[in-house]
Amino acid sequence: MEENPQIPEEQSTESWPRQAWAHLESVRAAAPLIQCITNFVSMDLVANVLLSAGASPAMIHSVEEIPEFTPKIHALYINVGTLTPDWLPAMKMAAEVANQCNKPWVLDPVAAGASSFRLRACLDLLKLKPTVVRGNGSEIMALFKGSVDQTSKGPDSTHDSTGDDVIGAAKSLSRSTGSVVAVSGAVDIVTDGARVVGSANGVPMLQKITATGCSVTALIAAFVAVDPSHPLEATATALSIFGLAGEVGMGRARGPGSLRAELIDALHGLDRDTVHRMVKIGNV
Ligand SMILES: Nc1ncnc2c1ncn2[C@@H]1O[C@H](COP(=O)(O)OP(=O)(O)O)[C@@H](O)[C@H]1O
Ligand SMILES: Cc1ncsc1CCOP(=O)(O)O
Ligand SMILES: [Mg+2]
Repeated sequence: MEENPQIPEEQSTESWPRQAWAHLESVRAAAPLIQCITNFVSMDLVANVLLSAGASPAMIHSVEEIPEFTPKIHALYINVGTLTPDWLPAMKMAAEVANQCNKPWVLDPVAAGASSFRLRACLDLLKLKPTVVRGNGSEIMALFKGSVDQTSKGPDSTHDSTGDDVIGAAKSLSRSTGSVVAVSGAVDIVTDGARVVGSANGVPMLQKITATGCSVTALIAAFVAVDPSHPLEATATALSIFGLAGEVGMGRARGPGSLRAELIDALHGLDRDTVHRMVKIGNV
């Protein structure tokens, strides 16, 4: 893949299903290299989701390797799911190197409101200007409020992504950080502080597979890698394509275990006709 693969400017005005297909095709054609500094629970699913979408994942997180490796990547993915103090310097170093090299980077603030250590770490990472932040409703609310969530259920959400409070928090967080902010849920919300779009693809059983949230954030990184000048569009189409793979996979699954495998197969096999017919993205 060349240094900075870009979707041609004119595609940004195409309809959402066409943009979704263009992004997926670009990922398949370009195989962007995605550096993932992610939690232990998610490493396997994140790598397999990226591979089935056509990207190349690399779980490389040591401070000894980042100065040499991060300049070669096409996007960086940072996820704080199993954070300990020894991981934070690598996350910050990788984000700084990505910024210096003009590479997009994406943050997943897993369970941001669960503890003050985790919240502080996420707020510090936000200062390093991620291109996109994707969390569930509770995670985005915790970042917006900047306070620990006394009712936190850890990585799971207790907030609806489409509540006025959550959409307002996402817009405000986007304006204060300069990052595109995405909130996953029954309808995924994506905002750049001015525009708000929603993706209605997905099935509720995705919540019953650990690391589907982590994986869709990694997919956002792959989509942003091939269209770095349109992070809102790339984020919305990544969320929709992942949800659509869940819908197709659900047709063949018997429960969360088989959905996990069917999701990977469906993402790998998605064709243009299915994407054009079934992508559901619109203004909110
Ligand atoms: N009620 C739902 N209906 C359909 N899809 C959903 C629903 N809730 C979550 N999803 C999808 O599941 C995936 C993971 O989202 P979510 O469970 O919110 O993330 P997290 O694991 O970070 O809490 C996303 O693709 C999202 O669109
Ligand atoms: C269960 C768990 N605990 C710490 S990280 C993690 C995985 C969370 O994955 P997701 O946020 O995608 O559900
Ligand atoms: Mg989850």
